[in-house]
Amino acid sequence: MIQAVGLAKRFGAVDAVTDVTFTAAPGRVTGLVGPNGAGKSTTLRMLLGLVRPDAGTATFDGTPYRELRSPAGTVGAVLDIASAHPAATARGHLSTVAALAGQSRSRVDEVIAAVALESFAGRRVKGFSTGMRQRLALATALLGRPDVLVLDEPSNGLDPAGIVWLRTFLRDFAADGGTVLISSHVLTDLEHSVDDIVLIDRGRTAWTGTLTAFTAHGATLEQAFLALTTRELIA
Ligand SMILES: Nc1ncnc2c1ncn2[C@@H]1O[C@H](COP(=O)(O)OP(=O)(O)OP(=O)(O)O)[C@@H](O)[C@H]1O
Repeated sequence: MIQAVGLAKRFGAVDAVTDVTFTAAPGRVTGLVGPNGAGKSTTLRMLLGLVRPDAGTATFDGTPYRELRSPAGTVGAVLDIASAHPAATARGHLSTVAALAGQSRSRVDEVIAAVALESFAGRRVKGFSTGMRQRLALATALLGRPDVLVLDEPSNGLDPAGIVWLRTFLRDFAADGGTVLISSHVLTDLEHSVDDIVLIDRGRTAWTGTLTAFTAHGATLEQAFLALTTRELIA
């Protein structure tokens, strides 16, 4: 389980995150939603030990990311899809990362198949579309057989078929007992893929609960989002 308690982070004069508390449970897909600039990416970066919180804790089954015995075997994260060398092929990139992490060559083929990247695997990354880069980034995150996936805006650049594919992939990952935390400001993407919602507004957790409870605040996820963020603004 992912647990964030009282997270806060200030960059100079900007309070990026002031008070974020939530859990993301195994077997469920949790959507981290909120308006632009609400603090979603900063929250994910604190979870992954990339940004040091000014206050609060972020843990995976009670352990901070930086103290995990096997980080790649615990958490697969995609925050940035531009990490592969442009001249490398997808298979070459995955083989390099796998070799550095002491993983077998057969695992490279498994993750290529898992993200349906077979037909692009021999092509150089510099010619990849955003959707192909998303799949490669996800494949890289899966190399260590993590139980937890943390993905920042994973449907960015995916075509409709890619979005349906990703949704099915994440649902299957959770059905196998995995924990999935995805951030997005494209609410319609999440409507069919998440079980739970964590709404962040202006650096604070504004609402947490099931998707069903969330949509009770409006006919659609979008209406519920607007109703809840407006209420926060009024308060
Ligand atoms: N390294 C940084 N230095 C200064 N300010 C930052 C930094 N990172 C984030 N911020 C600021 O913190 C606030 C929250 O940003 P963050 O990227 O976490 O929001 P977000 O919810 O992910 O937004 P979006 O949906 O637009 O991606 C914003 O005002 C942003 O400008």
